[in-house]
Amino acid sequence: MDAEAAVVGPLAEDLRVLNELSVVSEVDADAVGRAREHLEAARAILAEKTLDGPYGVRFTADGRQRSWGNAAVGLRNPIAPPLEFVKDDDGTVRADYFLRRGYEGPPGLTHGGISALILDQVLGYTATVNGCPGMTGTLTLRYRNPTPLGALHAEARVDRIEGIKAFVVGHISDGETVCVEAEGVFILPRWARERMAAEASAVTEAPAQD
Ligand SMILES: CCCCCCCC(=O)SCCNC(=O)CCNC(=O)[C@H](O)C(C)(C)COP(=O)(O)OP(=O)(O)OC[C@H]1O[C@@H](n2cnc3c(N)ncnc32)[C@H](O)[C@@H]1OP(=O)(O)O
Repeated sequence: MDAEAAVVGPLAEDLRVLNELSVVSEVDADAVGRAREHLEAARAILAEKTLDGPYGVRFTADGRQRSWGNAAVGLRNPIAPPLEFVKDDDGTVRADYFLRRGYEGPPGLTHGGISALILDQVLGYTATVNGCPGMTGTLTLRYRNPTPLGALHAEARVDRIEGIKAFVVGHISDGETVCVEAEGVFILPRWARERMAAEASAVTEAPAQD
């Protein structure tokens, strides 16, 4: 982990714990007030210097991509569980992750929209690392069984690639039972296709160098 990650990663992790405590803490009103005074002090320090817009995608000195603001995988983002992916030799992508009690939807269970967030990211990443990057065109979910909170597993594989479209399938399980199944169509957008075509044509038309 680089030096910046070692600083901001633990901040996001602290905020994940605070998110859960906001839901489950049973301290009295006086204690909540005292906690808020500390949070206000922290807020003031962090707000001293901020970006003007979203975090976006940045790159490390050695060219690796940093999506640290991403709501599913972002190292800096306390909303992200976060997910960390492992890609198998056959292209399958897997992630073991942990959902705290702040991700609750139905009592005691994971919110269905959170499962959608996770599957969108897992399937989209699978399309990208299998050579067909794109934005989610359609994501279809089947909630087969209730999804618990806590330790969960997601995985996905490319079903087929048709030109600019990747058809990806995947699921979330609690380690034993499949809870949510997903199918996604990921499409390289027209603007990206046009930019790539323009760049290819510029290379073709460039005069030969000695
Ligand atoms: C590592 C990264 C992981 C990322 C994971 C997270 C992914 C996300 O959350 S992305 C955010 C959510 N998605 C979006 O915001 C996308 C918004 N939509 C768009 O940008 C566009 O509508 C987009 C890109 C889907 C398609 O636009 P465009 O490229 O102009 O489509 P167009 O040229 O009309 O059609 C191309 C093909 O796709 C098909 N298509 C178009 N839209 C869709 C759709 N929504 N669903 C399925 N197929 C579609 C068309 O039928 C056409 O197929 P064919 O070539 O066989 O005729």
